[in-house]
Amino acid sequence: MSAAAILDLGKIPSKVNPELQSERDCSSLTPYISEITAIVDGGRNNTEKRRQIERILFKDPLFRDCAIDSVYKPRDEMYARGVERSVRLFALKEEYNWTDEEFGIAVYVINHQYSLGLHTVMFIPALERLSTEQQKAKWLHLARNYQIIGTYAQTELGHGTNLQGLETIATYDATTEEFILNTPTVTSIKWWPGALGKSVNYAIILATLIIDGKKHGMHPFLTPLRSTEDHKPLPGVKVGDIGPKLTFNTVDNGYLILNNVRIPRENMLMKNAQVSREGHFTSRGPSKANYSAMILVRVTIVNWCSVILSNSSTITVRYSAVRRQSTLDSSSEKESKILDYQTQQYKVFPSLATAYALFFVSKTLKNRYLKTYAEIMKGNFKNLPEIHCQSAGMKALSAEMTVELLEISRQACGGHGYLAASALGDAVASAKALVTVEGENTVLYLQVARYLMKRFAAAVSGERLSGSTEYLCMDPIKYSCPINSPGDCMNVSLLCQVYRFRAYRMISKAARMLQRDIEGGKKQHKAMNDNLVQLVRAARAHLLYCMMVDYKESMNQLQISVPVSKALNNLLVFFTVFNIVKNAGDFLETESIGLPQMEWLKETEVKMLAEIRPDAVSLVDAFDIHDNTHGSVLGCYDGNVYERMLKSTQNEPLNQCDVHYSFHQHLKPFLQRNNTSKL
Ligand SMILES: CCCCCCCCCCC/C=C/C(=O)SCCNC(=O)CCNC(=O)[C@H](O)C(C)(C)COP(=O)(O)OP(=O)(O)OC[C@H]1O[C@@H](n2cnc3c(N)ncnc32)[C@H](O)[C@@H]1OP(=O)(O)O
Ligand SMILES: Cc1cc2nc3c(=O)[nH]c(=O)nc-3n(C[C@H](O)[C@H](O)[C@H](O)COP(=O)(O)OP(=O)(O)OC[C@H]3O[C@@H](n4cnc5c(N)ncnc54)[C@H](O)[C@@H]3O)c2cc1C
Repeated sequence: MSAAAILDLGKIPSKVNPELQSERDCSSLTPYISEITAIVDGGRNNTEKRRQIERILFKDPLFRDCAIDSVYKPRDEMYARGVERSVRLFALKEEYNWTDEEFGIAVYVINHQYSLGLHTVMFIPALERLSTEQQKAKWLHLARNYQIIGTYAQTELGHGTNLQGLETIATYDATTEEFILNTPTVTSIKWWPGALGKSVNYAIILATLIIDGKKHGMHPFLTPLRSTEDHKPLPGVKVGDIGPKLTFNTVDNGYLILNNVRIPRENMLMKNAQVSREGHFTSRGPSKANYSAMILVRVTIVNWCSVILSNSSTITVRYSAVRRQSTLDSSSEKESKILDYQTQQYKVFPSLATAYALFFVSKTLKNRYLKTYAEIMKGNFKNLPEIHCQSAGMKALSAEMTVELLEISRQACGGHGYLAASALGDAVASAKALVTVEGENTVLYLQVARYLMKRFAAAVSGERLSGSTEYLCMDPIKYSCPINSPGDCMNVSLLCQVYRFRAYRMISKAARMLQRDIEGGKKQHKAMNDNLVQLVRAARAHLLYCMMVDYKESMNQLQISVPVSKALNNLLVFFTVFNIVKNAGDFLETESIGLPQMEWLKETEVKMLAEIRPDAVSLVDAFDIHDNTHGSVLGCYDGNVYERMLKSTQNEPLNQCDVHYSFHQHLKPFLQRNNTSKL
């Protein structure tokens, strides 16, 4: 770049950075990128549809800088802009007649930077799942047409995890045929629901139902909170924002205090349980049927994780192909690309491989969920425990992986990864929320462990199992490690057997430890608590095995060209081997593999880094993520990293004048205190 151009901070070269261009020129995968993009989008038509949505959104300045502009704005403005974006997004949905799926694409395109997400993510799905047909006819179109805006208000100050412990109460008054809602204690105050603070006028409030002094468990109550005339809180309602968070500050997560708020009997969402005019309580289906909206969101989070990692690996791979630092070969005149260092590949490729893995895994999980949901809608709850276990567990495992890998990606960009303009810091902080929302990860792993203990006991008593736990019927004596040569480490089917045995061993160990403690005289709850750590380990091992199987089988179903198959298979092998090496202790301790196999696997792992290297840029290009979506100066398609960094300094409010007012107010009087102006 010339000195003159350096002074013109607004200039971004019109050409792609030759460093990135050479990557694209040299990758044999480049001609096949659109084939992979079509897989990720679910077909070439969908790719075109997404690009059309991008064109619509990004011709509007309101959305163009959405991924990054919040950095420079005070909270108040961020919220206002988030509401403006929400309203524009809803209007565009109507204008272009977008389906729910297309609306979902639009939300991805703007990287979730809007305020009223809870209305779509939870309020409408909860209405669909918890209402009777009559209630749906009354409320759903109002919500879908944005005549009412709502949220899902379950968590309280004192309880998020333990739903039996929720203290908000809905007491039935048969004389007026109303429920009276109260948050009678400090700990019962609703706390966290998205868009509650300032935006919504309705909420589905999860409260303990009381009739004639008797408790009937947690139920959903559709409750108006603000006037539809002037948006003021209705009588008995106190509501506000809970304050700034690590990220998501466009969203007004709120608190809610209810003091004798009366709602008509018809506003209890009665699909799963009914209260008659006279106050007679009946229920149908399992007691946890009211937890169903959470299952859907957990399934969705697995897909979000894949999207987050696609964004971050786009940034880190492109940046690593542009950045040069030190040199591998002292005779070379040029410094080396950091992407050529094996250690850099080891930081960057796990994210890339996991982005693809979670894409395939989330697709399978979604299909499994839709199948089970259809059965449940017909009154068949047989597969509910299995889908609860799968959705809760996959949410926990993918959120855990995502946070870990994202932070490594951020570090892989060195100092520049610490700049807000890299967008990686915000991505890490946002992903951290996914570990907690929709069920705290440890708690969800323990739900999986509870299911596994039951299934293991059933297997031991001779029951034939199906679904994800079918393998618990295995005879461990018959296992011998299937990896007999270094070449076997590339065989994912063999590696899946290794994962399966490790899971079996860890589950049986947890079961044995529990049994030992109970037989030793410990009470059930004490025995459980004394083994929670092993139970979580067992759950993780099971989920990782399930993930491998779903990934492998999903890949097997693809009809793809040879180069694409080779590139995607490299990622599959790397992901499978990487997660064994990462958990080496468990695999060795359970004797799923021996020391020689571990040596071979470690060699295979680094060999795969070299296999992936030539196609790394093509593999992230294939995600086809718009520069405005990831919003990172480091990760744009043209690779003009340094020019974009310089340009981004123009957005900094401190740079709007040469001499800041604080100089006159503070620094100047201080410097001149001894009359040094003559120096
Ligand atoms: C690209 C960037 C994207 C970023 C975008 C970010 C946007 C963020 C939006 C986030 C929105 C967040 C919303 C929320 O967080 S809403 C609140 C969510 N809250 C929770 O998830 C609460 C977690 N707690 C629970 O789910 C349960 O309390 C728990 C499972 C922990 C235990 O339940 P309970 O207290 O009732 O325990 P029990 O021991 O009595 O019951 C256990 C039995 O119940 C079965 N069970 C549990 N849950 C379910 C379910 N959902 N479906 C079916 N069955 C369930 C369980 O299997 C046990 O059965 P058994 O008794 O037969 O063993
Ligand atoms: C960004 C964000 C958005 C949210 N949006 C909403 C929303 O829209 N609506 C809504 O209702 N809620 C919302 N929530 C709340 C969220 O669902 C809860 O925070 C979550 O369910 C965890 O509950 P908790 O905060 O009570 O954590 P806690 O349960 O208090 O967890 C604290 C610690 O205790 C441990 N722990 C708790 N119980 C057990 C147990 N039984 N066994 C072992 N360990 C245990 C956990 O593992 C954790 O380490 C949101 C939260 C966040 C961060």
